[in-house]
Amino acid sequence: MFPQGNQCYTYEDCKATADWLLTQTDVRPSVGIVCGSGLGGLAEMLKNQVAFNYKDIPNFPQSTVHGHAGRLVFGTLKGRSCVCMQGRFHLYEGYPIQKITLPMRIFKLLGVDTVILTNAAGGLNQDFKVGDIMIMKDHLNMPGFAGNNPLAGLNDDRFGVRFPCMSDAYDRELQQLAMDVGQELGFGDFLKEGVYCVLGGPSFETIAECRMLHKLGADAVGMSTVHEVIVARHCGMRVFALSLITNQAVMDYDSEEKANHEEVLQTGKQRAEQLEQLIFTMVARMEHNNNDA
Ligand SMILES: O=P(O)(O)O[C@H]1O[C@H](CO)[C@@H](O)[C@H]1O
Ligand code: HPA
Repeated sequence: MFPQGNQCYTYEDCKATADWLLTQTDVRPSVGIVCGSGLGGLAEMLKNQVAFNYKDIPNFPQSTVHGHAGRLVFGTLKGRSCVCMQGRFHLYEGYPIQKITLPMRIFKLLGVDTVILTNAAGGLNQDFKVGDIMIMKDHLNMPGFAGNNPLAGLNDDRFGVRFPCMSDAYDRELQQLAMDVGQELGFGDFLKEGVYCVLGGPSFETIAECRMLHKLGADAVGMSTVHEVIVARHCGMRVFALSLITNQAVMDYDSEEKANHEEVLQTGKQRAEQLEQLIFTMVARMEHNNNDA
């Protein structure tokens, strides 16, 4: 049903997958959550779970990265219906960019109005420490500069406009809510805000690249999230995103540090509980959106 290669999946293709899911569960989610590397425990917060392995969902891609379980979990969080991706897709897995962002359009067609994305990221900002949680206020889309944008190709107006605005990509009210909730929970010491830069990966950055990204205004670097944000905003969903700073990006030729995925997963484990608490409390307090931004 879905064309392969660098083509957009049609509205009808996305609807077929959404409709299949809607026949399998009574949950009608208004909040969609994406778990970053090592942060899949977020999905375990959901009550009354109905879960699907990605391999059983028609046309869904498969997770290939350690720390991304590959399950779509429906359930409720503080009485609010949610759907949670326990594992996301990345460019470096070899999928076309339209395929890694397909779940955002399926979220939209399931009725989701607010998307919460999480990721593991390397800290470029010298004031950040490993274990800090960074509220994303903006992004730098490096693959996009090279023409690799998930919205490239024919535009279907049923999803959104040809030229969507991105200066308001990250919902300011939700950022404020996160700050307020974080302060209340006593997370003030490790709750930060900043700009996330996406690269293609899978190789980690060189020292020169980290220095350049920092000079360009990035506070954290990773290999995900931004493509999903673009597609989610295109179809009018409200977006909130968090980076867990799992490692310090290496900026100094004298440093003995080496970025590695094991450290990323380890830091995820250590901070998982607070991250879950933050999101759990935010969801409980969120106002509904009209799924029509
Ligand atoms: O962005 P998430 O999915 O959290 O994963 C991050 O962790 C992996 C590197 O350790 C990369 O995939 C990077 O993007
Ligand atoms: O240092 C990093 N660079 C890119 N992606 C990452 N994901 C976690 N840490 C990093």
